[in-house]
Amino acid sequence: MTRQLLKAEIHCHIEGAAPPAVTEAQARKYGVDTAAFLRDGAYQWRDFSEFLIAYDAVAALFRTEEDYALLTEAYLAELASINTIYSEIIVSPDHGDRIGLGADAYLAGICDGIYSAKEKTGIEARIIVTGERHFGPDRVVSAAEYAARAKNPLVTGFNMAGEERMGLVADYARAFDIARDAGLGLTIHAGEVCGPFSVTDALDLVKPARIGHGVRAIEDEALVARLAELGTVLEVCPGSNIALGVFADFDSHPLKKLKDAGVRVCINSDDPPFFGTSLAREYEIASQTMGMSNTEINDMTRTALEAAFVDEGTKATLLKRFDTQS
Ligand SMILES: Nc1ncnc2[nH]cnc12
Ligand SMILES: [Zn+2]
Repeated sequence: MTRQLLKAEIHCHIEGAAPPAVTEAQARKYGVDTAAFLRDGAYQWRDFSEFLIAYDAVAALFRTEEDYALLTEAYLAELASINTIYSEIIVSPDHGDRIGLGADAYLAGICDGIYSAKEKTGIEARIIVTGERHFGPDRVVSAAEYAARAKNPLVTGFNMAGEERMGLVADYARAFDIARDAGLGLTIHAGEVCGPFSVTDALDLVKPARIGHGVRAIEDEALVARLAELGTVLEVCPGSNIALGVFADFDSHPLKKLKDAGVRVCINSDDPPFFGTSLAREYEIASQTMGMSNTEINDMTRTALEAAFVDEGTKATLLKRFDTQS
């Protein structure tokens, strides 16, 4: 039973958090036929490539600053209602650009949503700007430059998501250099669709504090030891991994094995309605299906807070609250 536990999440994509009913309402508002990616109240995709296509189609239905403010506030309110005290939202300025809203208005809407949610529920949240790998190295560099010059106090990290099988990490390394120089925290999707080599490449070329997923590192014992030694945090998203077929079932999911091997791991929902999940469900899966104790689960929440891309003062406040109330 994890309902009462304090929670934190550091890996959720904003468009990936859009409930199907909200997306349907957006489609009606803009006169768009959703049959190709949303039917009978569920997102439609069969594999990772189709998932990315559906994701981009959903993103194209959020078209105004207010659309993004409402989406962000609603997601954070849901997190707050299950005792989540901290959230990092992954956002992609490219998606704002692609629908003609523009990156500034896109980001402003998301910030409005964060401020409203904070005022109403107390939840603390920050933004991780992401480049989408399948949009190509130039766009990922542009996303990093955008994040660097935004000088927005809520933008604290940089990520790369999207089609992991496209190109090499080396093609995208410059984007991470730009983000690092701007003082942003670094995380990168790796070891999700591709094998351990992608995690090794990420460690060698990006030197991130955290890795999105990283779970296929389990295929290489020496790499697991390296992650444990480095203290790299893996933002693990079990429900996403099972839905996308990265592992056959929760019994073969390596979350507990990684943790037991000394790798710093935490629990996240990634794109919850796409994968039939929620942060609440991910915590329940760790507890009920994977048999992890509340102490182990609290360890993972504390890891998420320790690894948060947030100023030291806010981090200390969050950790104090967590340690006193958990
Ligand atoms: N699980 C995932 N992997 C890569 N890119 C994504 N964008 C949204 N969700 C993603
Ligand atoms: Zn992700």
